[in-house]
Amino acid sequence: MGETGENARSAALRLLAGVLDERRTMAELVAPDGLLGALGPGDRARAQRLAMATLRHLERADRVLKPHLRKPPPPALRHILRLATVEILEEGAAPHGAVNAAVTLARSGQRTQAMAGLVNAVLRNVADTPPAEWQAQPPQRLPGWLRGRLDSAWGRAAVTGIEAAHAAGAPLDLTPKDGDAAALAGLMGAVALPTGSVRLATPGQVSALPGYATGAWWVQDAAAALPAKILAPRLGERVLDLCAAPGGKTLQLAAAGAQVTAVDVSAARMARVAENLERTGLTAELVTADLLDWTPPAPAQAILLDAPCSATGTIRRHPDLPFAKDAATIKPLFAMQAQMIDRALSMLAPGGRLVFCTCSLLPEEGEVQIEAALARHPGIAARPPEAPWIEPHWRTAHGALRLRPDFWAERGGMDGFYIACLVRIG
Ligand SMILES: C[S@@+](CC[C@H](N)C(=O)[O-])C[C@H]1O[C@@H](n2cnc3c(N)ncnc32)[C@H](O)[C@@H]1O
Repeated sequence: MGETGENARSAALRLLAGVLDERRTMAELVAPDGLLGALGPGDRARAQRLAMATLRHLERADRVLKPHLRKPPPPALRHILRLATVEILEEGAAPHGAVNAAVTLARSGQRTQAMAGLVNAVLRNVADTPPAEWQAQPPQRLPGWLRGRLDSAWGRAAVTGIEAAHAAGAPLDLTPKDGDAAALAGLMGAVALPTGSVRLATPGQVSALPGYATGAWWVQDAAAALPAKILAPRLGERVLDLCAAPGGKTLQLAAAGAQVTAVDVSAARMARVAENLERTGLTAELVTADLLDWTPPAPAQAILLDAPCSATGTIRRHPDLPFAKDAATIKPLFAMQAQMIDRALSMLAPGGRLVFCTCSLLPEEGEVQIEAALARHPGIAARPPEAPWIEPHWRTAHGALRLRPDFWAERGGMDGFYIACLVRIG
């Protein structure tokens, strides 16, 4: 594997420790000023992939390691063993190389150098694990705080399905700029989904895919593409895209011919919206502002509010989230979402529509928010989304959509989302 492999592995180890010991998210750790700063693009990608795979299968790795350890190893050693176990049994790395690399990693760490022999012995045993035994390991469970909430909301069978979806990871979904999913799927040898996204089973490097440079598509989970489709802007219609960055939905609205004003509080994230617009040749007005303080020049007929949330619907893409967040870290978001809904409704013209969405699996960030908003605002009503691709079991009792990672299991799943459409009567 050479120098490159060693660099990527030790970076993956730092990422694992950052998530598991310091409870930081992968997004924070891989930021430009973060842990991977000195690595080249190949090593960065490999380090992230390895760390993500290890987090996705952590419990399974621990179960395989347990019989080979007399006592629980200290965290630094445990992470080396977990990383190599997942590399060998899940990623299919050659055992000899992965074991040697783990021994080298142990030797280079102050707290682990005395245990390099143990690493060697344990991993040689791990490498003998029959593939069927690894495959038969149940998927990683969600942490208790989240599992309990999802169990009460959606039931045990759903939780089992969601955990299986998390273990399977996520395919790469693209949104075609011209809306022609069949043509793009044909070009890529991919699948056109009924909702208009294009799904690639074996993604590879995104920037090397045909059409990237010309901005013919952008990466966006199939479920994440639905709120803008439900808002369905008319040609030339003025649309407010609130909480817009990094801009997946802005691009959809602009590509549909709307006159979009995209608002986001983060200047750094807004810079990504600008980059995405430039690559795709689309236009939107960009406003960097806190939407709770900002007022549009005139009330709008169409508003999309993609509020900040726990992102618990995206765990299959971000397996670090259950380790980095907990109930206390996400609770303050609930009140903020309610404030944002009220603020967005204050910008809505009579007869106008607001699509509210979150990439969350928690009713507190979806069903509960909209039920409470309808009670607070007598002039507002729910309008059930209508589209030929909406499956009956996606609909909630209040006429919204509840999407879960265990839906479309035969197609490769979807991110979890809640999507509701509200209208101002009159
Ligand atoms: C779920 S993300 C939006 C994703 C985006 N709509 C897309 O499709 O690419 C939530 C966004 O809300 C922004 N945000 C958080 N608080 C905000 C506020 N008070 N005002 C405006 N934007 C805010 C964050 O910066 C973040 O970019």
